[in-house]
Amino acid sequence: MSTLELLPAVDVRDGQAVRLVHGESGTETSYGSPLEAALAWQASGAEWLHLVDLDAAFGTGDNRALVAEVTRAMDIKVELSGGIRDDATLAAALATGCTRVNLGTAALETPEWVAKVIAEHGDKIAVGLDVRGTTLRGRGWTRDGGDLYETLARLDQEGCARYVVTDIAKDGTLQGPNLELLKNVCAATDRPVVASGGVSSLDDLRALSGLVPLGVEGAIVGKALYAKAFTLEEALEAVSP
Ligand SMILES: O=C(O)c1ccccc1NCC(=O)[C@H](O)[C@H](O)COP(=O)(O)O
Repeated sequence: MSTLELLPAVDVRDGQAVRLVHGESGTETSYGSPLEAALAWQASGAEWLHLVDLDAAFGTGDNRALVAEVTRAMDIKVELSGGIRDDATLAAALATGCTRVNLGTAALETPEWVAKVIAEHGDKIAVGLDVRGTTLRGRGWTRDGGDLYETLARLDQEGCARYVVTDIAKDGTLQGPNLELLKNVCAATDRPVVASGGVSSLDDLRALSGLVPLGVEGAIVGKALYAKAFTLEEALEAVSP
């Protein structure tokens, strides 16, 4: 059986590594230097880094230079997210040498552009499906953006390689991932799914590992690592077969 990939998260706001609750601006807890956090996850054995420019996602500026610096400093694979919505921001993100980018708002607001870049860049493009219930949210998760399953069917048809699925109600809360949502998404698509939001314990990671045969390929872990609920080494051990 394949091993669940773990993607420790570094979410950047105003130059700092932070975690939010439900992705809401103003709920930040700060954890210091994004580069130090990323290097620490790499030193602990991470194979992936999930790196988010929250200011770009919220439209409150950006941390592009810092995000590029962090990405370039990594020897491991990097998934870049936040505010990648047009040719210029996509080109800048890909120029960092990241392994793939995660598009959110653009998939809801400019579907023709997203279809074009999926055709051009293949599996360098993932789409973030950030939901409350089954309603997608864009613009830093602040605006409704349509039905999850209708959008998923459209993106599947357009050849989207992978989805990053976040239950916003769980994100940053340490309440455990939404396993039902993940199972439902896996039943609706044959593309790999990266689970995001709510991981609180090694048991949560073991439960997500149990969904690998259904199509869950990886899990993003943020708050639990910063809150020291477990170490990354323990997490990697917990998901190894
Ligand atoms: O990814 C985004 O674009 C984004 C936009 C607005 C708010 C939050 C956003 N991402 C948050 C994350 O990707 C988290 O790092 C991830 O869901 C980890 O969650 P948790 O383990 O619950 O801390």
